[in-house]
Amino acid sequence: MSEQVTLDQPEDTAPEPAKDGASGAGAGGGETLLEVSGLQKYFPIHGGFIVKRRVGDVRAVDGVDFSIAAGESLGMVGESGCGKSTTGRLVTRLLEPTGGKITYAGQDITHRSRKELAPIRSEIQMIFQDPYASLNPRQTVGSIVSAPMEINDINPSGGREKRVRELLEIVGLNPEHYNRFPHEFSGGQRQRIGVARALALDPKLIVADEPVSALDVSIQAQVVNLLQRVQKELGIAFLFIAHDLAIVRHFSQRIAVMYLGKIVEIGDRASIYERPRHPYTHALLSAAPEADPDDDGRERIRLAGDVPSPINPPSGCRFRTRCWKAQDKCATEEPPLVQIGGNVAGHLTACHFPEEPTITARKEDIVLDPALAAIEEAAEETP
Ligand SMILES: Nc1ncnc2c1ncn2[C@@H]1O[C@H](COP(=O)(O)OP(=O)(O)OP(=O)(O)O)[C@@H](O)[C@H]1O
Repeated sequence: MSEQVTLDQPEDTAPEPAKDGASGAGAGGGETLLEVSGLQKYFPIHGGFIVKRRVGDVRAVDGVDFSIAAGESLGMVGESGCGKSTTGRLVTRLLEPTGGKITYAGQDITHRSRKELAPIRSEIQMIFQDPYASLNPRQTVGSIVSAPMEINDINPSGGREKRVRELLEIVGLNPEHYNRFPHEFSGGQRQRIGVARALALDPKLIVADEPVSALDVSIQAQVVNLLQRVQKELGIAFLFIAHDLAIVRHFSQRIAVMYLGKIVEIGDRASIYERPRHPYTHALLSAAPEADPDDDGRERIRLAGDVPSPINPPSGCRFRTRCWKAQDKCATEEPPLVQIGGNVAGHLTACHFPEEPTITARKEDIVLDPALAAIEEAAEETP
């Protein structure tokens, strides 16, 4: 999808990764802005016709630890349904956590009420995936972008309209389009309106949930470059959620890889892309468009089969049912997310049998799904 995307070269001007992973997930070198520990979100499942009772839970997020330094961008990747969006919504407190702790700028905000959150509401903003659904079609761009100022009763010097015009200019839109409606803009322009709205209150942290995946490939790079500029020039920290590793690579100083409600690997960009240790990270990287086995000799791993149900996740390591390295221990002992031998400080991996820290080729393809392997074998045998 993203092979046509050309992005500005990533500059390493942002905070360096931490030299220790003491917090359990590695932190950016700067002052910690957001700290998440043991975060859980279980969605109850109710059954029964007459008397509704709780029959189980969707364990969307199941014990997640990470932190984000001021001005740093943490990328969060993983297949659909692994809990990325839920994590983003927990951080912005659009959802109430089931367990764990969220600390923002030194304050515990885990269970704060709407009213109690008011003082920091403006500092944490969200950019949504769908620029069509997230903008009210009946409002002008001016009222959409100024709404956060109105809701929070903020009156910038020079007035709200002047500020909105400035914001439109920052995101690359014509300030004269203040009175236009969303349908008069293209998808990329609408996402720029979403970015302008998120910037209206001078946020310190933006959670961007798949901000470009609904856009045309040709437009994706422009919006990513805009976000990158915003992050660098305005010093805003980002939790950048995407399934596309190529996009995250250019945007994030650190990357967290999620699988079935858990972080399985986290580290600085170079560690994750050049020295990944978790088999799942290897699989995701090999599936990325950049990983052309003919070009760079990378292994090709077909991550076949679906992610198991988060209602009843596999025991021990959750990836074991799709992992080519799984052994008995993986079913009985959950591997902790720690700095394993060979990893640099801050690069943490949750695996009993990690891969070599390399992305060079294996001798043969790995097929993760035994059923698929059997089908392929049968096909080969059939003349
Ligand atoms: N309100 C809800 N009620 C019940 N289950 C939910 C709810 N929201 C999310 N889930 C479930 O939680 C799990 C994680 O969903 P989530 O949207 O966080 O994943 P994701 O990694 O962001 O995937 P995607 O990229 O498809 O959005 C999924 O199994 C999803 O079906």
